[in-house]
Amino acid sequence: MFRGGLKLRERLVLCVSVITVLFTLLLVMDIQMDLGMTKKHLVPSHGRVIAPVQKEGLESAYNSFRNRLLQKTHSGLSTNVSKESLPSETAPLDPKNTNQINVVHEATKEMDNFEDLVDYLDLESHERKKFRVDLFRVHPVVVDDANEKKRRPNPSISEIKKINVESNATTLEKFHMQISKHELYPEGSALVDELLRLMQTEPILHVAQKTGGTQLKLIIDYPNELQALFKPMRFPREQQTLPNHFYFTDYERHNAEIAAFHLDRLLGFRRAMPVTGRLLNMTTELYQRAEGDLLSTFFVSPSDNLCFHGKCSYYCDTSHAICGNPDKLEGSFAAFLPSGKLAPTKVWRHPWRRSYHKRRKAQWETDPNYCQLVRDIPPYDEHRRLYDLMDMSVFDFLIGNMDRHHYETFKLFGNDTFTLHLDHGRGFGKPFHDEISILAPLLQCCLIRRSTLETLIRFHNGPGLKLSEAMRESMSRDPVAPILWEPHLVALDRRVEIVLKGIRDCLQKSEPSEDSNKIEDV
Ligand SMILES: Nc1ncnc2c1ncn2[C@@H]1O[C@H](COP(=O)(O)OP(=O)(O)OP(=O)(O)O)[C@@H](O)[C@H]1O
Ligand SMILES: [Mn+2]
Repeated sequence: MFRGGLKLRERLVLCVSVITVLFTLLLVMDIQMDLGMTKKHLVPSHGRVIAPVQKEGLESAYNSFRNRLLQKTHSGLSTNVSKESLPSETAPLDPKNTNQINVVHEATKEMDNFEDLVDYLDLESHERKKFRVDLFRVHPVVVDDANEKKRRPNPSISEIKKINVESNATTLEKFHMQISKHELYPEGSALVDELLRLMQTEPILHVAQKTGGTQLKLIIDYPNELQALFKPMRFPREQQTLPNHFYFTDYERHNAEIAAFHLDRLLGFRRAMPVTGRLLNMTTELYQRAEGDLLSTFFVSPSDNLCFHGKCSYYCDTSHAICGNPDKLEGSFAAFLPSGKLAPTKVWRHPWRRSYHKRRKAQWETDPNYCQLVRDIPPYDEHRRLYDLMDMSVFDFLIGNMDRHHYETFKLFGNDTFTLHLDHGRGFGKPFHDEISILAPLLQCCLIRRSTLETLIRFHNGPGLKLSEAMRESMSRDPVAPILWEPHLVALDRRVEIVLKGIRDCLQKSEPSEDSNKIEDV
């Protein structure tokens, strides 16, 4: 009885084991040979869908890119960016719709390495064109600027003006003379470091108010004709844009000017003048160096601190005074642009300018084909200008600057020249809100420079530091570091990802056009 029972149980166990082994074998065979018995649920959700037949050679890179891109087609974020945030696709932007952003944050939790974009950049230009033709896109999304960069002549101000730069020229003079047609300074410029050092340490000889613009700015004179544009600190770093302030009534933040210079340099644009922070002594470095109109606005506050308010159209009154703490004042110092005599600038109205009216909307906010219009108008119809506006849109989106009403270029370089990045005092105001409408130029035109896209991918994927880390490191050398409140640094990384998702979205869609037979070369 006892023995027989045991045997029966052994037999049962043996049977179950054999069945299990057989079933496992069957499963393994199914997965290996793709017999289709297991259906989708056995494929891990993050696993790649590999195309059944892949041609070798040239075609395989193309197929690999296509597969990856198409895999992303139904990603929540991608659809979200295109359907709700892109004016070119459907509804106009709704600044009140914070849902757009929330969904973005939800969907970004899983690490996305943008392998589809990386694959796309690896394609040969004819493969990229083929993909574009398949999608009925007339214009390329990614413009290859590498060859153009190598070929283009890049004369400096001194070359154009035929000025011989003497060895005893001042640092700012030398800097002005080397400004070139395509950038303010070359990568790794020692002159930039020297300018920053001088603005931080040289004695202040004279202080005057700068006219023009809406908020208080001072012109600082140092020895050797060095000049800087000073914006005072008004608030602690953590102060956010007041919810009822329009972008055009928002206070300027001195630290935003400093951070914007570092970001512009890290992104490889080099279109912003060098800016540093510095602590000033209110009495000896401001009050004793001021004259006339500015001097008459100095007063002593009830808590015995020296204050001033200057004269300007916004926030230049006793209730918005700038006071020492107790006698120290922090501010940003931007190296002065060349004089109007040496290199006058031309001021351009930004095509994606906001309405600057409490109720009115700008044309780009309601016209889904606005970019097609801009593309045909000089100077946006040739050379680098439209690409520069795309870079500016990325730059402003990263810093949250909605105040780009105009921009400037140096007249002596003509139209095929870089756009200056000036006036970033209204950036870095809302670290917990990503203002997608700032990306409207990029999302409506579906256009980005290859070099900019590669830089963003590098800051997102590595190798090297994340954008927030690179910014933290770059700004750590500033005398008034830390420059940014941590949530702003977190926002930078989050926004890089949003730009990349926007580009992915662009690569997947066709383009509204009257003449879809005309396909531009990359
Ligand atoms: N580094 C600089 N050196 C010399 N001039 C400068 C510099 N930066 C800006 N400016 C000039 O100063 C003027 C006003 O600067 P900015 O735009 O920063 O002031 P603003 O008060 O913010 O102006 P607005 O309120 O009109 O936006 C601009 O026309 C610009 O040409
Ligand atoms: Mn401004």
